[in-house]
Amino acid sequence: MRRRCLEGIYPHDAHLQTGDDVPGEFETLDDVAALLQDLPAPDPATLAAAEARDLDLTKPPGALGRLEQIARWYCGWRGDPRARVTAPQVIVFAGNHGVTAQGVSAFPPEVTAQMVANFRAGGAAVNQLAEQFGARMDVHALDLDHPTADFTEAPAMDRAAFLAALRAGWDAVDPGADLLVTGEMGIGNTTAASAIAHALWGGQAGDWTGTGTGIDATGLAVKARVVADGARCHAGILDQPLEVLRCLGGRELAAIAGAILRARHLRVPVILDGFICTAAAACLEAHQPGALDHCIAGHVSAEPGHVLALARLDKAPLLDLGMRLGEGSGAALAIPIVQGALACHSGMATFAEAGVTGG
Ligand SMILES: O=C(O)c1ccc[n+]([C@@H]2O[C@H](COP(=O)([O-])O)[C@@H](O)[C@H]2O)c1
Ligand SMILES: Cc1cc2nc[nH]c2cc1C
Repeated sequence: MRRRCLEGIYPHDAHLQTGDDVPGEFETLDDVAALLQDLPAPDPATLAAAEARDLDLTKPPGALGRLEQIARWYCGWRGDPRARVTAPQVIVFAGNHGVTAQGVSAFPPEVTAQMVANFRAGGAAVNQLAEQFGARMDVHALDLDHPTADFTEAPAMDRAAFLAALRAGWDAVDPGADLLVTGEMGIGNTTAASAIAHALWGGQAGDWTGTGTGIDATGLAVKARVVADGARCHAGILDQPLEVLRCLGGRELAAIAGAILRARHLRVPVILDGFICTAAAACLEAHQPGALDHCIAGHVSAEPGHVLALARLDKAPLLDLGMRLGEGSGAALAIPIVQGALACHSGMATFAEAGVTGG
């Protein structure tokens, strides 16, 4: 499978990969399913070496708490028992949503393109965080002039659009990155995320529906009805997670899934962001259990469905700061936590090296 040029589909993309030697390229949705069935695992020898090293470091065993598990997990994926994070990448994918016609957001859809301009000019929150933590940041606007279809009436994306968005995400990952943050921007996309969560995990539509950018109580009731309508309209595919992503998601959510899958094949660990990012990622896990083993939850957002989604995925968030911004901001804030975990694990002296008596 060789890559196709997507420049004609996403003319604003400036960071497409151009190499022909990328492993596991895909052309069809069957190829995507095959890539999901053939996932690399962490290296067991490296995991064992990292664990042995951790037990030898100048600290009481377990004293660095979760940092120790993060370091071992990261080393296992990188195949290096003394790995460090030196090349993090933040990618923001943007898409527009037909479902905004139903009045489900506090902001108008033109804000998506305006915020893309803001990301490109360096003025958004995530720009500051990426710069602060030494991350490369890329922005991919996905066909903003063609919003997805209103998912209460039709599949959000046809198969070609879905595949193109998955590919955009796949192609956006820098093979030289050693940690990935996938962020998004899309007015209306908390409604898409709620619809996906409701489809994957059931319950009442209202359980998964929150105020997003800040809609009022009347808007929230409309939004819950829209989420329920989405499940009714697509009742025939709710047990097919990739179809759930296509029919209820959006281009930026599909791109996030494509990027997370690519990162897995490159053995690049991923920090998940908020509710939208998690809903997109959850479609991979629902299709293939274990597909998110290379992912860690950067934070739990204030959107009420997020804490429920992370519990379903058995992922404990690193941060809980009441954020609900998206654009990768919560995950970007977790970059220095992962960097700190690896700095300790890979830089500390052992008891023997430091001449410290063990317990
Ligand atoms: O990441 C989150 O959990 C999150 C929660 C609420 C809102 N957002 C952001 O707000 C936008 C979607 O909100 P809305 O109300 O238009 O659906 C979108 O650009 C997201 O990045 C993000
Ligand atoms: C201004 C604004 C910035 C955002 N960043 C991510 N989602 C957003 C939504 C709005 C409305």
